[in-house]
Amino acid sequence: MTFQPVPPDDSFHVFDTTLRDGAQREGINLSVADKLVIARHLDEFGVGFIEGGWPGAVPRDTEFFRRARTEIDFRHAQLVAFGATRKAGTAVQDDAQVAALLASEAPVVCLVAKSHDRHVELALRTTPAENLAMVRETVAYLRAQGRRVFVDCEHFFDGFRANPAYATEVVRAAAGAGAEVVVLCDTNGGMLPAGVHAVVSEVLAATGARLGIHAQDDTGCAVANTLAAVDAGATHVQCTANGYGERVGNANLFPVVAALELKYDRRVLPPGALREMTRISHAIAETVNLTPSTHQPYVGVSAFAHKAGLHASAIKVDPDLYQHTDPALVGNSMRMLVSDMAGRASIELKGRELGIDLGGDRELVGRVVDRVKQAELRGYSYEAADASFELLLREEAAGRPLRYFRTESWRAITEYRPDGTHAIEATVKLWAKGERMIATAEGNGPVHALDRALRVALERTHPQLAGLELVDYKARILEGAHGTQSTTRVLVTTSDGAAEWSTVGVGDNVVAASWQALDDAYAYGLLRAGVEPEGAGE
Ligand SMILES: CC(=O)SCCNC(=O)CCNC(=O)[C@H](O)C(C)(C)COP(=O)(O)OP(=O)(O)OC[C@H]1O[C@@H](n2cnc3c(N)ncnc32)[C@H](O)[C@@H]1OP(=O)(O)O
Ligand SMILES: CC(=O)C(=O)O
Repeated sequence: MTFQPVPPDDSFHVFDTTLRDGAQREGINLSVADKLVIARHLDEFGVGFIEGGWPGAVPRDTEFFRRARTEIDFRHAQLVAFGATRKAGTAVQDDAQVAALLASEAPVVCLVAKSHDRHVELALRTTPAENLAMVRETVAYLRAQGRRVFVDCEHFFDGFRANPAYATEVVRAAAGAGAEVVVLCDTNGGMLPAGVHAVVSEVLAATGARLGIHAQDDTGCAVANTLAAVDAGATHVQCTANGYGERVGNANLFPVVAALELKYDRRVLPPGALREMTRISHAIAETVNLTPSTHQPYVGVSAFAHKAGLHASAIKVDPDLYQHTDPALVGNSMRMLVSDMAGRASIELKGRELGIDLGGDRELVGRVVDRVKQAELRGYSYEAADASFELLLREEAAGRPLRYFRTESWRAITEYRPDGTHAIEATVKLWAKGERMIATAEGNGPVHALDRALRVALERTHPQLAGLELVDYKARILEGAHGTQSTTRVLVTTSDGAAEWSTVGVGDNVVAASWQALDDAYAYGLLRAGVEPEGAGE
């Protein structure tokens, strides 16, 4: 996509620290190439600042800045190098880490500074006065070298509680030396919104400095704390994509910018960028090798998924009745979930989503609702098995069973031998296009063998099935207390290379349940391929 150029409006900063604080999350280990990919996504999204890491401290970050300079043509963002104020008792021009910040050639530097007197004493092992000098001198030096400078006041809120005069003095020292923004950090993440609002208001009134907010999510309030700071006058928000960050994470960039754009009616992104948010969130998740969170506000696949029948009945009249915003505005979409909580409206809307016109037929829709509820009582679950539901719906709409093939029998044999070797084999007998097919195949397990035998049996009459692949398989024991007597639910995901679909089977043994799910998976594959069903009574 192409964005229109951003007007040079510096009045509000969206500052992303995924590549620095996000990378501090347990389980994230970014290569330089990963960082470059993420930086491109963030620039495309239109954040104003991308904190790329700590050059001079982390060799990969030093390398990132070297490569980003030439390999990324930033259209929206300015690159930010993160680092600490000079060491106590060292002249700033002799401090190797400060030199590394300059060597990164990033146009912006974000300095972390101590603002809690106890940290000055215990972590820096220096005096409050020397810490103020470290802040002043480092900011002034970097400004004199032509850098824009932001200062992250670490542990600001805890420091302010312990010694408000000293914490405020650090803000004055930073701003007085030329820091453009002084960022109040809730480093331990223990704050709640009302407290953040009160402190930001007080510091703003006392110093007149331009303030920012950096909130960790240890109370689950990082997004709320960030917005509370904005309410109190902060004009710079530090966030990370998908909320990645040290311990439980940071303020999540996506709900923060969505709130600013959609709820505060404040333009903080280039035109059109918000509609790319879901795609960009998922792309970044893939790059950091974490599954995108299904329940993330705005961008999760469940963010606009509706399950309750009463919700669906109101949504049928107007989606706004059960949605706080239009999902299209953030690049997401509404989905109807079908389950035993569905009512007629859920089924009608799901039909619409699947392109099946139920024509307002109350009786037909009522039959589908009943069938779903009864099946779910027996252990089926359609909310994650859209393809099985679509087959059921089309069958009810057609008023007759829709068969693409008819199974005569199947069996799976697992043979274990005393020498530890084993052989697993399945045989399938079925009818398709009037022909009786018998196929036997081996597999790694009984379901794999059945899947292969079913494909072999069908591939002569239905060569379209050759490209089908079973890509996911989940089995869940329902009512586990009954041990081997319990019911098993199986969900199978199948792909034809262009799309994936999920089907469900339930049985008193796992292989029987798997067979049902496979049977639906192949029937749906044929439906997708445009094959006409053979109809009833073959
Ligand atoms: C809240 C945050 O998330 S801030 C970001 C934190 N990120 C990281 O720590 C990741 C990168 N860190 C590193 O690579 C290393 O920790 C380094 C290179 C920064 C420092 O490594 P080392 O010198 O081996 O020391 P160590 O990791 O134990 O850190 C303690 C040193 O940092 C100094 N320090 C801590 N905070 C600050 C600060 N705000 N300003 C200046 N110095 C600081 C301490 O005084 C101590 O110095 P000393 O060893 O001379 O007494
Ligand atoms: C700077 C930072 O990451 C913090 O204080 O949490």
